[in-house]
Amino acid sequence: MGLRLSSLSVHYGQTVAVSDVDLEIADGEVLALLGPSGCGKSTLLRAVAGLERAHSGTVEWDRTDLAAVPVHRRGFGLVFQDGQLFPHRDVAGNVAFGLRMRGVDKKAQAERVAELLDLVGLPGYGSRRTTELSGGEQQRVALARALAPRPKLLLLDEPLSALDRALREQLAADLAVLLRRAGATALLVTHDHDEAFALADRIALMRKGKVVQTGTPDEVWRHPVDADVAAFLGRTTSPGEPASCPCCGSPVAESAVLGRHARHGG
Ligand SMILES: Nc1ncnc2c1ncn2[C@@H]1O[C@H](COP(=O)(O)OP(=O)(O)OP(=O)(O)O)[C@@H](O)[C@H]1O
Repeated sequence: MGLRLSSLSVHYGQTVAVSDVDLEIADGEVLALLGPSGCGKSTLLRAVAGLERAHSGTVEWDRTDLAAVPVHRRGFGLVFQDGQLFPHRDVAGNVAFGLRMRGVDKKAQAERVAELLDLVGLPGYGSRRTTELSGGEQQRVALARALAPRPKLLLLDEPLSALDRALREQLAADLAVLLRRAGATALLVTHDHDEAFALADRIALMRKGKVVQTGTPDEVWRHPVDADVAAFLGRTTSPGEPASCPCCGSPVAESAVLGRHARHGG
C-alpha cells in the first residue's frame, strides 16, 4: 500500500524526462529521489502530484490509478524550493489554508495551526507577516501548511536548496526529526546527497530519466551500482574505511552523520 509508480514515462515534446520508472513508497516511509540536475527528479514528482501527465505507465495510491484524479483531489501536500507562501496572509492564515479549503471549523483550525507551528519550531508565530520571516522560517511555514491537512503523501521538491549551507544542514536535521514525528510518508527531491542521507529511509538514484538504483542510505553508500553513482555520492570506488555513525555504527558519508543523529533522536 502507499504510492506505486509502474513503467512511468513523462515526455516534453521530444524530450523524455522520465523513462519507464518503477518505484514504490510504503506508508510512513521517506524516500529521497536523488540525482544530478536535469535527470528528471522534479518531473517525476510533478507527475505524482498530478501536475504533469504520464506519457505511459501509471501512478497509483493504495492500488487506485490516479490518472483521472486532479491535483487538489489527490490529498498530497506540496512544498517547493521557495515555499510559495501567500504574501497577503499572516503565518496562521498560510498554515490554515488547506484546513479552510476543507471546511474545518475555526476553533479546530486554530488548534491545528498552533500544533503545527510547535512542530516546526515556530510557536507563537501565527500573527507574523510571512514577508518578515527568514528563508528558513518561510520553509518551516510552508512545511506546516503542507502538513496541516494530514496529507497522505508529502511531496518535497528541493525544499532546502534556496537556503545557505549552514541553515540547510540545520534544517535537514530538523526536518528528519519532524517528518518522523508527523509520521509522514514523503517523496523528497534533491540533488544534494548529504540531504538525502540525512533525511531518507530509502534513496532512489536517478540518471537521464531512469531510476538506476534504490536502497537504504547504507546500501547505496556501501554498494553504489556503478562508478558514476559512486562519484555522484562523493566517494571513490575503492574507499578506505568509511566513517561510521556513532549512534548505529553504520558506515555512512561523514557529512551525513549529523542528520543521522537527528534520526536516532540523539
Ligand atoms: N516544462 C518543460 N518543458 C520542456 N522540457 C522540460 C520541462 N521541464 C523539464 N524539462 C526537461 O526535462 C528534463 C528533466 O527535467 P527536471 O526538471 O525534471 O530535472 P531535475 O532532475 O529536477 O533537474 P533540477 O535538479 O535541475 O531541477 C530536462 O532535460 C529538462 O530540460
